Amino acid sequence: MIREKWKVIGLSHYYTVKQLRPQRKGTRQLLALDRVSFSQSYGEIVGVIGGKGSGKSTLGAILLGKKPSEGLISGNSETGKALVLPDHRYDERTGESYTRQQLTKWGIPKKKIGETMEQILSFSELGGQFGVKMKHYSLSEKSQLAISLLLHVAPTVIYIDESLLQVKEHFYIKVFLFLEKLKELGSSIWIETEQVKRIETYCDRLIWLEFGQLKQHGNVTDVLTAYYDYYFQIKRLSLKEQQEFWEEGYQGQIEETLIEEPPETIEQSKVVALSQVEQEPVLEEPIEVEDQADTPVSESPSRRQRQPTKSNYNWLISLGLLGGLMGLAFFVLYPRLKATTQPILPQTGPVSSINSLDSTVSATSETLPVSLAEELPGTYRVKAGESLSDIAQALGISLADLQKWNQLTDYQIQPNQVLVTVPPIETAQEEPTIALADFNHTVKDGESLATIAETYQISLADLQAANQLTELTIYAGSQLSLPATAKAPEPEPAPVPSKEVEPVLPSAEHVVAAGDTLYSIARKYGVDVMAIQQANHLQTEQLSLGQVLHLP
Ligand SMILES: Nc1ncnc2c1ncn2[C@@H]1O[C@H](COP(=O)(O)OP(=O)(O)OP(=O)(O)O)[C@@H](O)[C@H]1O
Repeated sequence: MIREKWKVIGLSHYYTVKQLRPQRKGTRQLLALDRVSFSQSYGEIVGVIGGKGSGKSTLGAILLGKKPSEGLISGNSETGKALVLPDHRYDERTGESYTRQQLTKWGIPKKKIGETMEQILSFSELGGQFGVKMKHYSLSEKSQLAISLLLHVAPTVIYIDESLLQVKEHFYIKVFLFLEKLKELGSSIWIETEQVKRIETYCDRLIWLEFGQLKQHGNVTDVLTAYYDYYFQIKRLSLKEQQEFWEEGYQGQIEETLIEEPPETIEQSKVVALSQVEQEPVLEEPIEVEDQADTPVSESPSRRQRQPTKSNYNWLISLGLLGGLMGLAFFVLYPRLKATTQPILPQTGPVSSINSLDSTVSATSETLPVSLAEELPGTYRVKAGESLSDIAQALGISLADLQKWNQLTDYQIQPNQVLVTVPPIETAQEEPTIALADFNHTVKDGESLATIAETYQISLADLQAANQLTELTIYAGSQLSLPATAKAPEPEPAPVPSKEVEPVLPSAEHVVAAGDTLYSIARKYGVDVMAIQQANHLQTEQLSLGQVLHLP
């Protein structure tokens, strides 16, 4: 069975920002996310990286259920939760009372609250501080409480922002060991940071945003190589050029609509809808936008037309071309994705209607957002005066098919309605083949070419040929292409909630090899970092090559 995936297609999100010159009539919108598309397996830790204001938190909020301005998303966000530090409103509450209140609010059954609180207290290491008012808490104590609370309600989606960086190192490692357990149970974990170094070892994948656009999504090494290269290039510019670069990028996210007269235009009604989106509580701080602006609007090109102008930025054009190719790939893949993706309309439908883990819903004529449908192949927007049979005839498809693909029970259609004009793709359940997007495999610890070939029911030689491998050595984390004959792996057994992580390789001792860290060793043997430290009387996390560690 194919592992369930998040499917994010053409996600855009606008914020209406202040018009700093009041004499200007019209709206100013900031494109915080610009047609972001990717797919991502459940049960992985994904690092969300990018510069300030690149759209990380906005993406996080949408993954947890915030309604995007445009685009499609399906994911297991029904019990999604973000790491939120208790703010000053809770100053007079003790950590204990706050914890109880949050657990109740999150629907933890009354009879489980006592036990969960015990676990949270023990994990948070707050000790007697738990009963003290939170106005006396340090930032790291608040963070320890908040993260302990979050982990012990085991949401299916966890979004962690930079607040996690407030905790002490040993606690940080402990959090990731716990996240590994939640991952095993299928939780999707998204961790946002601008400090990539701190999280890279823990992530299965990275998603990199800049100026609201998806720069890259994929395995950690690939994304980091491109990321460091990008920042290295920027650092080589003079300070003035760097400022210009960031400013130009930011201005490219601004879209202004100037209004001469105030007639009721479509653009205006869109603005009303978007400003309603603003009022959702997830990201509520309105920002003041610097208007550099004696520049007329026409000189501030919209993001979609923006091109870097300086020769120093030529390398960006190459990245742009790469982005274009990815966009093309998206349109090729879209018809397949469409069959298992439920779209979200900006104006209608609660976000909680996003697909749950196991539901698959076809895009229908009623639910496909018009803005996206206009751009997508395989759809048709009904014009005034057209009948269903006119359209079927014009498109060369049968009336019955058109009805079936759009789940229409009669021939009634409306102007502007968007019809699906291609047959739905069979879902993974019906036909256990591998989706196009899945024709690669990320090598996990302990896997060999032979076991991978067996998993996908292909020959070792075919797997080697598909990857131009002349030898059998492979490394955990690297990506292998799968030949077209690969079959979907057998369904994984449903995860059984267990209190402890199963040890991977039980052994009494471990000889430190190149690249080993306390964390990686602890993870490998399913033991605690601190337990290893204690068993070996280690004061620090320093290890030396060849050192023999006793395993607790
Ligand atoms: N409620 C809002 N109203 C207006 N603009 C907003 C709002 N929230 C975010 N923005 C803007 O949208 C853009 C993306 O913001 P977002 O917080 O998603 O980015 P980020 O990558 O998480 O940034 P940071 O790392 O600085 O938190 C930024 O330019 C930000 O100023």
